[in-house]
Amino acid sequence: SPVPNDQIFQYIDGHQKEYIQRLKDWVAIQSDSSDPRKRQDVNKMMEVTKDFILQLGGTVEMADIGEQRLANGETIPLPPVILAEIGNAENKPTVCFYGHMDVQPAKQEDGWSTDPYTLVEKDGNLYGRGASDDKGQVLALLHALESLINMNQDLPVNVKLFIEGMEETGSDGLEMLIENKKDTFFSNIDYIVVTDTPWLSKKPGITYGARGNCYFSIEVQSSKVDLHSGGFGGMVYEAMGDLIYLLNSLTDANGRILVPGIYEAVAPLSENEEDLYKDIEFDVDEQRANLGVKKFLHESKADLLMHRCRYPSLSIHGIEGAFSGTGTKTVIPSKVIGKFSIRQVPNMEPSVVEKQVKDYLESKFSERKSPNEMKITMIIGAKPWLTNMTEPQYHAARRAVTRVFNIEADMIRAGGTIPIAKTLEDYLGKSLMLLGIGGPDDATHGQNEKISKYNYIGGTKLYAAYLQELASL
Ligand SMILES: C[C@H](N)C(=O)N[C@@H](Cc1c[nH]cn1)C(=O)O
Ligand SMILES: [Zn+2]
Ligand SMILES: [Zn+2]
Repeated sequence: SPVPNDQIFQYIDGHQKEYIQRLKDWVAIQSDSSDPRKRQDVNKMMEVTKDFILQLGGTVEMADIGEQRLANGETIPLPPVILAEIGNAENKPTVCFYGHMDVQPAKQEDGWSTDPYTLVEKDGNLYGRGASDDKGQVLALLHALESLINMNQDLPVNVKLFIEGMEETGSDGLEMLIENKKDTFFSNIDYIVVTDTPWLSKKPGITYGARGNCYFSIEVQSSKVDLHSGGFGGMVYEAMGDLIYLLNSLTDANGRILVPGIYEAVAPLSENEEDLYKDIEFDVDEQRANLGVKKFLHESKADLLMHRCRYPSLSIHGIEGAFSGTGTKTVIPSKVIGKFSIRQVPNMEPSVVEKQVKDYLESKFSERKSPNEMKITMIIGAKPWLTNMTEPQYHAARRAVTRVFNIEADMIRAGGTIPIAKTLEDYLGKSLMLLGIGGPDDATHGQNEKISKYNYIGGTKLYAAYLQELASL
């Protein structure tokens, strides 16, 4: 019989200090998957996670997923993936949770108020890289499991944990692992839950869709080495000019993507679909003020939310090789690499997007008649995912939200990407849900990432309640 709410919630409240200390220890490990020099830290993070699962009584396999090919042609080992199990009773359903232990890059000089890898508690928030995305969310789940185990000695459902270290760079190697293990580790799974997504407001959100992401680089090279702009400005076709011209031809001033055909596959708005967005808690003016943005690209709440999650968007992320420091360096960079990505939605296909983007940029470049070398690469091609929010586990999650927060959850779609979501659902043929506990203002991927204690501790209760609700479906 389930442990009563008040007992389990009291247990969780009573262990907050310990939960925060563990998050502090985990944030201190610089598991940035995009920096090959930090691969040992990602590996260490996977080991530490494994140790905690073993402590909970789980069994853990550290699955080898091969090597990563770097842009310079070298290869390095990918971090192992955790495939763990806690309980395997025949009379109980099995839920497989997915999360990741890698983080986006962070340096204090990017504008953080404190060291990104030192968890700092301030005004009810816990600041640090990965505090929300995704160490805090995975830890909330593991602490929920711990609380149930310690109160009851037995979990209400069988639990599998599928935790990787390369999500932030597109989940390299994961599809092959699922294919190889679909008749072993990934068999006998009834539900799949991703613990890696934010809510849209203070109100808990249950997520039934996520955008995909096609991530591109454009490399332009004009000379062997960087040049003095006094000595060579006026003599050479500059790589940076070509690149900026190409990047600027990707969207118009209102964010509309100019790549021909890109909107053709976007699923048309279904009848009454717009109504789904009207009741979601999302204060446009408050968001604008919090972000320090003068004006959004769309006026109404429904339009804004739809452009955030059910229409594609294109963002330019940066330029490698460009002068970006303080001061007035007078240089002509020899080689620059622009990075941009297109968040895509059903029914867009990454391979089609890749061709459309390459054809368009190649034609733009040839119009410019530059003699420079130009190369476009699609580095990540992650698919969008959308599911039926009336699947039984969604009911369990809704009931769990009401139990913990005494409120009805918002049913939402994510603007971000879980690269493996669509693959997991397709291979396993089981219902998938994103039950995240991040806050709307957690600044994931940005400066001063944080999770609020309200979300971290409330989220721990939410996972505990969800596990219990799942058992009673
Ligand atoms: C939503 C999740 N926490 C996340 O941040 N995912 C990344 C995955 C990704 C996509 N392209 C590269 N990485 C994201 O949405 O940016
Ligand atoms: Zn994440
Ligand atoms: Zn992320």
